[in-house]
Amino acid sequence: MQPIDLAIIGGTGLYRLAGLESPREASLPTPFGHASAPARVGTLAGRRVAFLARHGEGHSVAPHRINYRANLHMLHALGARRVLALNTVGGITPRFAPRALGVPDQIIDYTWGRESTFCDAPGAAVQHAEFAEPYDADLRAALLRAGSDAGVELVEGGCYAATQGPRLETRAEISRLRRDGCDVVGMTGMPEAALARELDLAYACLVIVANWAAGCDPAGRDAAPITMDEVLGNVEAASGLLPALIEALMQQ
Ligand SMILES: CSC[C@H]1O[C@H](OP(=O)(O)O)[C@H](O)[C@@H]1O
Ligand code: HPA
Repeated sequence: MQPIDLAIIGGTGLYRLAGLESPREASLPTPFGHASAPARVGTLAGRRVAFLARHGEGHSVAPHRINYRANLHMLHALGARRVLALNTVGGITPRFAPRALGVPDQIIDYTWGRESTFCDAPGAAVQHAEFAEPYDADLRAALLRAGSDAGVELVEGGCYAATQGPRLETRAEISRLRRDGCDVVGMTGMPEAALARELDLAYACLVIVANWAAGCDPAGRDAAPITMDEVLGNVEAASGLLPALIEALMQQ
């Protein structure tokens, strides 16, 4: 198996990777079932890169139904050892305004009932993965360097709140997340990050802010409700910067 230099997991609004040359479909069965989609493996800046659409290529899988174990197991089996997760989020604190890109360094997990460990596999040893720093320090640093090399502004640090979804949050829920110290909110950051750690994958997250989380818009109670048009429009606008950023990452 030829190694993969980087696997990228795309989220809402990101179902293909711009700039990936000669992509070929690659799919493997896993002991945990099927991944959301086949991976697309190609080259980018001369390096081997795989791309996987977390929700499926037609966004048919809701966040609480994603088979996170199969997605990560398949990428690992295909030869990936580094994973960059792209996560669309709502911004809670002022640094994370719509269209900002950021590299968080912490997570709080509010999800429930998801398959969140590989230890449940028959015969698997119990593992207590070390997770004080949930993201890989080297991959985060490389991403931040890529941002400065490519002239792409990245918000450094911050805490990602992983909520259950698929509904959006109430204002009271977001106030609680803010009090807990969260900066952005999404529905897919966990158990993905913890499963990656169990597989010893170097995993980091790039957030794309799509909207102000409920009640965080400076327009206050006059703010318009969050719509998918707003979310997808902001993801499309912000993701115009991704090809340059990822190319700079692959050139390191
Ligand atoms: C209002 S869109 C919510 C949807 O978008 C995010 O997906 P992803 O993290 O895969 O980019 C969020 O987690 C929800 O799944
Ligand atoms: O406001 C949000 N909340 C949760 N997940 C999200 N993904 C994009 N925006 C949001």
